[in-house]
Amino acid sequence: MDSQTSKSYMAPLKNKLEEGTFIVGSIGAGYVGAITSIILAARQPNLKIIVCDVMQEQINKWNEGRFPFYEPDLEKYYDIAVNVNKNITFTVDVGNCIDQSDALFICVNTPPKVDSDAVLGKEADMTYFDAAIRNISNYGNPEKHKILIEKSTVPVGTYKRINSLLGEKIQNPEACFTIVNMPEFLAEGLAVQRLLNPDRIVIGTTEDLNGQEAFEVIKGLYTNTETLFLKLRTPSSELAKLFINGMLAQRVTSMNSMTYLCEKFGGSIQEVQRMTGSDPRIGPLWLQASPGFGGSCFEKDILSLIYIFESEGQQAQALYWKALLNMNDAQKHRILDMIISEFPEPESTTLTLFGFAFKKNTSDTRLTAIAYIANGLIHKGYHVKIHDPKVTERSFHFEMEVQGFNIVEKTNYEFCGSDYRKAVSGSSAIIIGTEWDEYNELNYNELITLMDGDKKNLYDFRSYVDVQQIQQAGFSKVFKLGN
Ligand SMILES: NC(=O)c1ccc[n+]([C@@H]2O[C@H](COP(=O)([O-])OP(=O)(O)OC[C@H]3O[C@@H](n4cnc5c(N)ncnc54)[C@H](O)[C@@H]3O)[C@@H](O)[C@H]2O)c1
Ligand SMILES: O=c1ccn([C@@H]2O[C@H](COP(=O)(O)OP(=O)(O)O[C@H]3O[C@H](CO)[C@@H](O)[C@H](O)[C@H]3O)[C@@H](O)[C@H]2O)c(=O)[nH]1
Repeated sequence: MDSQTSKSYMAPLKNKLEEGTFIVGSIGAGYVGAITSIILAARQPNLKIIVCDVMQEQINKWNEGRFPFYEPDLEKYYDIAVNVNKNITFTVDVGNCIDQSDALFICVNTPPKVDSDAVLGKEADMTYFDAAIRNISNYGNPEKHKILIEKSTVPVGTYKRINSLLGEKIQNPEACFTIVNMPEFLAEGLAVQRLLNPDRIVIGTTEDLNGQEAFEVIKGLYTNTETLFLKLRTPSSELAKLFINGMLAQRVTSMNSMTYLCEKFGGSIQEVQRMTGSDPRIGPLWLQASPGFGGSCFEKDILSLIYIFESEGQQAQALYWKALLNMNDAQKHRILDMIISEFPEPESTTLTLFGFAFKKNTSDTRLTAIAYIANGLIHKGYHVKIHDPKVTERSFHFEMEVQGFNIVEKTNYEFCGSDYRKAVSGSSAIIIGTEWDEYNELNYNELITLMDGDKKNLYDFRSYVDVQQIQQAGFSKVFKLGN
């Protein structure tokens, strides 16, 4: 590692921790920045937390308790932090947040670059990240040494990038800032529970004395959290974050690839899952079949990993990870084709999509697999109705546009929000794309009376409903993915 030194800058920060005057700043009040800060503030009354963002609307929402997204149990911890501990503030004054803080979590978005010239992968767009670092470089002061924490998911070598950006303005960046990587593993919908009980907290630092002591200072921010603290070299933790998402996506995709064979040969994907997951070398988690993985992280991070291999001239490895994304697309195509093949008269057929969020217990729609299905059905000419208990119409339209699905001129679809009656009336099929618990608890005897058509089908592309119970309502067919 570069910049190895036997000097430590941590003494004043250790004192502040001991005195209870330590201030943590978060740059970015999105999913990661806001949720991690709220939980930290609720857990550690000894810390003061400042959360800043460039978006006034986002900050207004947090200040007024109008959450910008749905995340189970977040309200309870927001209330503890804001009203009981009173140790968190939300602000658009990014400069003041940087100036005040002793440790800064950088939690800004790092999406795939739109105009990336790579063939297989996509470079992470570091525009927002770099802007945050340039802002931080205005506050370099050796008398007020700060720890900069890469919490955003970033390409390997970002710690060097930060150092050289800081160097544009400051002569001796290492005297003013210690840079560490601290990847975030929260999964949306489970974020609060995962942050209260993390499997591990990983800190990537230099291997010198300052790195070791920075690790101890960061550990000191989590005195009320029992977990394993892992200290790695910075490039290892930067790389492992991307790799872990690739591995998780690979597990899901491997299961999804087996759904066709189970259907064809009379197997059951749940049984394959049970047998596979009971092998201790594999384990049971992240093996649930689905219409394809979505979310803001898996695809983005795999594209970033592919880009890194590609730019290193490692074509075979790039192609290996690219195949995973192709497989995920193949699952979406297969599902769309399956629906279309069963309803040959689109113009006179209404179909209902149950769920648009990329998974249950979140209002987040980023890269949801259902957008592809919705677009395919709308463009084929079906009348498509979309239901989701938490997604807003605005998010639906925004996500369709972001994924490049142009439905602006189309009139053959309706976003129904959480209105079941509107969503199923006149419909020939209910298509479950998101595994919301309530879809498995509905009174299908009632819903079916609102439906119409020669046949009334139900498709469960999350493979989780009780087929026998739903079948009793009188559906012509209840299809469960991988069965
Ligand atoms: N969402 C997740 O579940 C998750 C989990 C782990 C890691 N991550 C990673 O964390 C990072 C953030 O993800 P997210 O989902 O929270 O994104 P997000 O889009 O929800 O939030 C990012 C926020 O940063 C703000 N921002 C951008 N530039 C800024 C600047 N210069 N100064 C201040 N604020 C700025 C934006 O306005 C936005 O509100 C990404 O790198 C992502 O890959 C996300
Ligand atoms: O068994 C499974 C598990 C997940 N999925 C799908 O995979 C996608 C991603 O799910 P999940 O991993 O639960 O959600 P994210 O919030 O995207 O979290 C992932 O990405 C985050 C951002 O990097 C990491 O912090 C988390 O550890 C990592 O799980 C979603 O569409 C899920 O429906 C399945 O189809 N089957």
